[in-house]
Amino acid sequence: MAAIVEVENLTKTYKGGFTALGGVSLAIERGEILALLGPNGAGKTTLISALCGITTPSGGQARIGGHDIARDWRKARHLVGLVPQEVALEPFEKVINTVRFSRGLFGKGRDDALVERVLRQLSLWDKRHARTRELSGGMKRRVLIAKALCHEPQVLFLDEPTAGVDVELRRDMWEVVRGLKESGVTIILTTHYIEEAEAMADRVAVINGGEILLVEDKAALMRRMGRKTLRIDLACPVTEVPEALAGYDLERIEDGAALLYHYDTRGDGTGITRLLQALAREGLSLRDIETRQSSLEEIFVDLVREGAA
Ligand SMILES: Nc1ncnc2c1ncn2[C@@H]1O[C@H](COP(=O)(O)OP(=O)(O)OP(=O)(O)O)[C@@H](O)[C@H]1O
Repeated sequence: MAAIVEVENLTKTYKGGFTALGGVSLAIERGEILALLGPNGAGKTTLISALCGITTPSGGQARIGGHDIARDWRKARHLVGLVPQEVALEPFEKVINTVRFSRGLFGKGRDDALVERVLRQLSLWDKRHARTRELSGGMKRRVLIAKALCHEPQVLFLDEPTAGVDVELRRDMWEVVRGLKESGVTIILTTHYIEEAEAMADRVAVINGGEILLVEDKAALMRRMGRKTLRIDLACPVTEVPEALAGYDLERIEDGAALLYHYDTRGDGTGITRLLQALAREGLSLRDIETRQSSLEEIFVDLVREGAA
């Protein structure tokens, strides 16, 4: 089955001559959540804006649901919903009207049942008669999502959906996004919160300097790139790592109450057995041991650093 979003060698050079996208190619499958990660200025918003018809690309091609975003822009635009980074709402308008109005902008007739379903899905039904200026920041963001959904798009672009939102609300938002995926919407989100990508994405694309560094299944990426850390809690703290253990590159933490050992799961052996034997030989008793997989954040930082090198 063809991907719902197909991007081929898309470029964007802004008027001043700055190239924000240097030839991006990407295929997004129907029904997936793709997280687009990248540092500030990487080109995430430019890419999304180009796909949503807000910015005109300088070169390359893209199709949404098979419709070329340049030649067939109207059909392509109907298939996408965009939740912009900045919250811009008519302050005195009631929630329900602002959502209805957005549907009208796409030339679609009034559909109260649909608007009700969308508002309920976003837990905004009780607030439907509130003026948007009376809402909390998290609610305003949900109104933006409702506006983006009310013309029944198949692809939803969320540009930093939880920027500046507190941890609890962020988790609520993740639930909302998962619910949208279950209802069949394909989701592309940009985020600076890597734990957000870790929690939600099926695949992760990393962009830096207008180039896609990789696109990969999140779980596979974490398995492939991930390193593990063994945390060793000692029965008695050590003031320094014993000389005999120097070859293990151990990190002493919490005033010597614990040691960290980083190892690569891709290698032949982890070295854990030898390390534990060496600890015993040194007379160090262990209180507890624990392993931890490196996070997507660590992988991301490594990738962007390598890409910039
Ligand atoms: N209208 C414009 N004119 C000129 N340069 C622009 C314009 N819009 C964006 N840029 C530049 O293009 C680059 C990419 O910007 P973009 O907003 O796409 O990045 P981003 O990855 O979304 O960043 P952030 O995470 O900070 O939102 C930046 O260097 C930015 O300054």
